[in-house]
Amino acid sequence: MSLLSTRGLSRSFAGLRAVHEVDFDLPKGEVRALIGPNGAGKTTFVSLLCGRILPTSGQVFFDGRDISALPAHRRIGLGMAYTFQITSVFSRLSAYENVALAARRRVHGRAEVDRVVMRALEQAGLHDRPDQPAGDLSYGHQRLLEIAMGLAQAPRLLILDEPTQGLSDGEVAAFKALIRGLKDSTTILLIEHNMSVVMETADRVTVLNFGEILAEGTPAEIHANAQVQAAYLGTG
Ligand SMILES: Nc1ncnc2c1ncn2[C@@H]1O[C@H](COP(=O)(O)OP(=O)(O)OP(=O)(O)O)[C@@H](O)[C@H]1O
Repeated sequence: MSLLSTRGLSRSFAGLRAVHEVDFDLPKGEVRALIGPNGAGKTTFVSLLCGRILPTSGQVFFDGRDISALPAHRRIGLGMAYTFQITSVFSRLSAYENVALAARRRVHGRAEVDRVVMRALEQAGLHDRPDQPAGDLSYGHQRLLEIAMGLAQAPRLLILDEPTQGLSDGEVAAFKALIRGLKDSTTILLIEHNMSVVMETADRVTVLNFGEILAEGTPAEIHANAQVQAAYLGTG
């Protein structure tokens, strides 16, 4: 069964169809990459999923429930976690405290919070620097810290918007390993421009173009798809 679905999901900005009539299904346990040329509507689409913006028309379903009208914090409460392109860590707080803020939304008591925080830091590869102020971490490590903050919420769905943008090669490798390690426990929707990340982590790929789904398939199928290649080259 799908953990997340949309039906006829649309959002316009002053007549521009940023997302248009999208029917989307993400089965439980899948890692799905969402790709598409600049301006294709990817960020708008995930903003609609998260409730950061409301649709012009259409519905979003989470675990079979229509959540189209739920505010963002209620969706988080149902088990959706997301990180966006802009880092949102508190730079003066330690890595540990940033993750603890997220963990305390779900668990209580010092020992339990500590267990959840250390596990999330470990998964993100940051367990050797819990006391470092987040603002002193490299940009790549701040992005990984945000993912740790998402993981501390034990999300049923983790949405990551361009998580590897600005990361070094070594950090991208760490990110790929992180996603592979999460595969059995979390459903993941990943907006990603780095094709090696898509090819190595995604079970399936959805391609958006001009706000509509252009293609869906395995990474190999998408890689070989002539329409997708044309969309990226702008010759379609
Ligand atoms: N708040 C807004 N007001 C007006 N237009 C918007 C707004 N948000 C997005 N758009 C427009 O909607 C279209 C889709 O934008 P969106 O950011 O969702 O694309 P994207 O696929 O995430 O692009 P990128 O890969 O560059 O991040 C673009 O034409 C964009 O200019």
